Amino acid sequence: MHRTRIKICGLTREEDVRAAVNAGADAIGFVFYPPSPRFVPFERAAQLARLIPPFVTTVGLFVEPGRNFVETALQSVPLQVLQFHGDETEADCLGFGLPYIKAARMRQGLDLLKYAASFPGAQGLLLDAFVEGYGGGGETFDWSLIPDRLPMPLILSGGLNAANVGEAVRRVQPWAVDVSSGVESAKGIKDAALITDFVAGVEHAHG
Ligand SMILES: O=C(O)c1ccccc1NCC(=O)[C@H](O)[C@H](O)COP(=O)(O)O
Repeated sequence: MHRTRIKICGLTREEDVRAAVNAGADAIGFVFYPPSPRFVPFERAAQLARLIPPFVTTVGLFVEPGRNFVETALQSVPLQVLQFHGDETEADCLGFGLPYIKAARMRQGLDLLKYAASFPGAQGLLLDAFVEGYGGGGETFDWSLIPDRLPMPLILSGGLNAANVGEAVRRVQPWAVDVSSGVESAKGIKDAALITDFVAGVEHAHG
C-alpha cells in the first residue's frame, strides 16, 4: 500500500503550522470561508504560509467563492491547490492556474460516481460528512457508501481522529486523509499532541 498522505485543515496559528509540519503533515489547509470559526484573512494566511517548507502543500479552501475572491487570495497567499466545498460546478473550479480538489458531502442517495464524473478536471475527490455549515463538523459518515473504484484519488475526511484513522486507512485505503476537529482543542485551535497522535495513527495503519 502507498503511504497515506495527511492533510491538516483549518490552521489559524503559527504554532499549529509548526506542529503540523514537524509531525509530518503533507498538506496544510487554510479556510477562506468567512462564516467558519477557522476562517483566516488572506494577509494572515500569507504570514502562516511563510512557515511552510518546500514539499508541504499549501491548500486554500473555499465555499462558492466569487472568482474575484479566489483571484485575490492567489495574489496574497502562495497556494498550490484549491479545495472547493460548496455547490460549485467544474467551470467554477477551473481557470485559476492551479489544480483543484472537490469535496463531496456524503449522504444516502448521493451517486458518487456520477458526482465524480461531473468534475473530470479535479485532482482528487475529498469525501466529507454531510454537516450543517459545509465541513469541519467532526462527524464521520458511513464509509460503506464509498464505491470500490473512483476515477480519481480519494481523500477521506469527516470526523477522523487518532483513534479511528487507522481503521479508516485500512478499510478505505484512501490516497490521503484530511482532519480538522480531531486534532483540535477548540475550533481553529490545534493541539500539537493530537496532531502527533493522528500522524502516528496513520503510520501504524501501514504496519
Ligand atoms: O473547517 C471548516 O470550518 C470548514 C468550513 C466550510 C467548509 C469546509 C470546512 N472544512 C473542511 C475540511 O477540510 C475539514 O478538514 C473536513 O471537513 C473534515 O473536518 P473534520 O470532520 O472536522 O475533521
